[in-house]
Amino acid sequence: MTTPRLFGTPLSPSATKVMLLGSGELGKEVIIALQRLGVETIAVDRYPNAPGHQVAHRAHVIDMTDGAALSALIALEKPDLVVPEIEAIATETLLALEEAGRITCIPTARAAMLTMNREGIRRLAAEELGLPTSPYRFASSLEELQQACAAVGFPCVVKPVMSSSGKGQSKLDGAADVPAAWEYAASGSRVDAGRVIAEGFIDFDYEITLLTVRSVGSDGGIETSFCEPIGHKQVQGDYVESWQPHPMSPVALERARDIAAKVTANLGGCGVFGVELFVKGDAVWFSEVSPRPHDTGMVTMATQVQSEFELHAKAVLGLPVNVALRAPGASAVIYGQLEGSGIAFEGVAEALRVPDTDIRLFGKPESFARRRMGVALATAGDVESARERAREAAARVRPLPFRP
Ligand SMILES: Nc1ncnc2c1ncn2[C@@H]1O[C@H](COP(=O)(O)OP(=O)(O)OP(=O)(O)O)[C@@H](O)[C@H]1O
Ligand SMILES: NCC(=O)N[C@@H]1O[C@H](COP(=O)([O-])[O-])[C@@H](O)[C@H]1O
Ligand SMILES: [Mg+2]
Repeated sequence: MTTPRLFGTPLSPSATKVMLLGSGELGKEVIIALQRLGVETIAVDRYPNAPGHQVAHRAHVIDMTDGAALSALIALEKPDLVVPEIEAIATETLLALEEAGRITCIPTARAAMLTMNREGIRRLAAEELGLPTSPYRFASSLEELQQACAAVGFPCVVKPVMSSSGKGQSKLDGAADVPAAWEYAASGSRVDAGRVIAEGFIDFDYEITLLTVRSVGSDGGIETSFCEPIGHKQVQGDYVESWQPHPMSPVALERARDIAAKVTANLGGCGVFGVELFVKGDAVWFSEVSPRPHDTGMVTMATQVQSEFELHAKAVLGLPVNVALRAPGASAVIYGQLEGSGIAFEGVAEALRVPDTDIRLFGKPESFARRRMGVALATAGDVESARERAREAAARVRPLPFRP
């Protein structure tokens, strides 16, 4: 892996250039962190005026699943680093460009490729690395899905192999639910509508994201650091609240770190990884991993000395990182709640009157009921109080149609 040693001046021949593939709320914050280090930033997304487009030096709109379009844009911009921010990218193109020595992909093109498809990362984790996971089967037709669900048992969870934020995901209580789950998965898949995973339902006590950072240490070798565990609540497969730190037994924490260390070491490269784990007592199951900052990790903008976005920016540039917690805190999602473009938000001032809170409005040009449009952040002496504050602040922000 090569990381730029020299830091140049943006918009000049010496610039250190970083291209984000995907420029939603997570990419926007990575871009801001990179800009603070004097990096020239190029934001790419599938639609104009994405959150990251609004803060980068340059913005491009392309179909990132189109390998030829992606390759042409990379040839035009010649970034020092290519940073995938979403899963749905022509990762085989990234792999070919990386193998040809034409790009450095964060953390690696192979990591982007394996995690884009649930089949890639699940087979790696369970079958190659021997990590504990839910029982699972893959299916490419309704008949295969019926067999897959019977094999893993009910209740189970069915998801498209390529989707995120719970899109196309459903929980099944019995064989009668299989046809609807198959239809729903096909509609929610971002890329390949033909393949799904059936996972046995894990009756966990709680679930966490263990943000794991691979960065260059003082001896030039790769160091692995762990943030405090982030607890979260999911509704319909999408995160609605997160908090940090989430208490864990010493045994469960050690197992969680061991799983995270193994999977991130295999994926390689430098940067932040969001390792998703289910925990029951001292038992820990690997669920999935994002080779990039994680939505539940937005809480670190309030809780950590360096947010997950600063950590990612620093780690990918080969700089040292600090994963220390500053204060217990929480995040609560602000959904669009209505359909429309160019919507407005009232109640922001009231929200910020909740003690020790802050707000991010992402600036997404289109709203829909379940689109994440913003997040409320809070700190407090303990996580429970922080959760109450974040929920209250989020509830005070009311999306409404704009009428001039
Ligand atoms: N096998 C399972 N057993 C129990 N709960 C599950 C299982 N799989 C998923 N879930 C629940 O659904 C949530 C979303 O699942 P998953 O992370 O696989 O979806 P996703 O679409 O990749 O979401 P994201 O992109 O936000 O991470 C999990 O965080 C968990 O709450
Ligand atoms: N769980 C993954 C995740 O949260 N990804 C974040 O959501 C954006 C897409 O939002 P959109 O669907 O509203 O365009 C992505 O660009 C990324 O920032
Ligand atoms: Mg997930």
